[in-house]
Amino acid sequence: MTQAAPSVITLKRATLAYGARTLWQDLNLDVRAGEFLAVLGANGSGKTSFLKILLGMSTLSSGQIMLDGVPVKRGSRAIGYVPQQKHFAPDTAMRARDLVGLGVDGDKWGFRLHGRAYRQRVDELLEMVGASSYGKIPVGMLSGGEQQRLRIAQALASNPKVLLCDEPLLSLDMHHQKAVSALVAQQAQANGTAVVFVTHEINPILEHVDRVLYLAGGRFTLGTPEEVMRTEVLSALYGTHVQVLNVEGRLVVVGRPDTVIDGHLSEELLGETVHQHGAHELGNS
Ligand SMILES: Nc1ncnc2c1ncn2[C@@H]1O[C@H](COP(=O)(O)OP(=O)(O)OP(=O)(O)O)[C@@H](O)[C@H]1O
Repeated sequence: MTQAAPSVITLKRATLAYGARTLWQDLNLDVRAGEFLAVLGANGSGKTSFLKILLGMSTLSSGQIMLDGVPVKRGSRAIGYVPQQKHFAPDTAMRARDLVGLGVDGDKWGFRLHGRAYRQRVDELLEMVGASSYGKIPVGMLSGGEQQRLRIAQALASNPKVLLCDEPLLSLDMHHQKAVSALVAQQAQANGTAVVFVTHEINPILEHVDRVLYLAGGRFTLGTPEEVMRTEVLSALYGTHVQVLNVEGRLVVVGRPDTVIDGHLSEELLGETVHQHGAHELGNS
């Protein structure tokens, strides 16, 4: 990703609140073509809500969001979406290539690829994600990692400008986590796709990440992994002392007050400051 790349996602003073509860406020962010943005944070910090805003499924409480220079619209073909990893039931009969084909088919303007062109596009997508050898196998018989490659192929079918991934590594083993992350990063670089990657665990994607948006307790921090994944920065964000350890190249955050009480972060653990102040922001948003 180069600094000169055009901005694909633009948020200006974006705030999302549900009732009295603010998930994040005054978020200014430009995600550029080819950029890989990781969205990290505790349970309930607003990661999925952030994706829903980008998908046009929810609206901001205040502020602006633009996708490729125009307001976000639901169902945009400019967005590819990889949902949370869920295994297909073992008896799911749909073939792998037909699952990918759903992405090729689904043009909202009614344009359809037929016959040979359709088959060629599906073949191309299967090859892109290294799934050619199991295209004709029912998805229910495939491993979690194989299924996830297909979901990525499906999301890439429309050559999207933005790829949104919601915890795509859950329940994958480390080998498959690495493979799926590399695939997404390669797509960002090869096609200039802006990637927004929601995850609990930064380590499998650390080598690919350009910037981190870290959400906690109604606030956020934005910057490169080196800027954000630091003891003093995350302690300021959480409003209590946490420690970022580097254990043989893996980053471990110790002492996070991630306790969730009735769906809300414990204010006792977080301290009062969390809900009162605006964002503490780093980096070049
Ligand atoms: N439509 C809604 N109305 C009211 N509250 C909501 C709504 N959607 C989400 N919330 C609340 O906002 C908070 C953030 O939810 P969200 O799903 O974005 O968190 P998350 O960071 O993705 O969490 P997890 O890591 O557990 O998936 C939660 O407390 C949730 O209950």
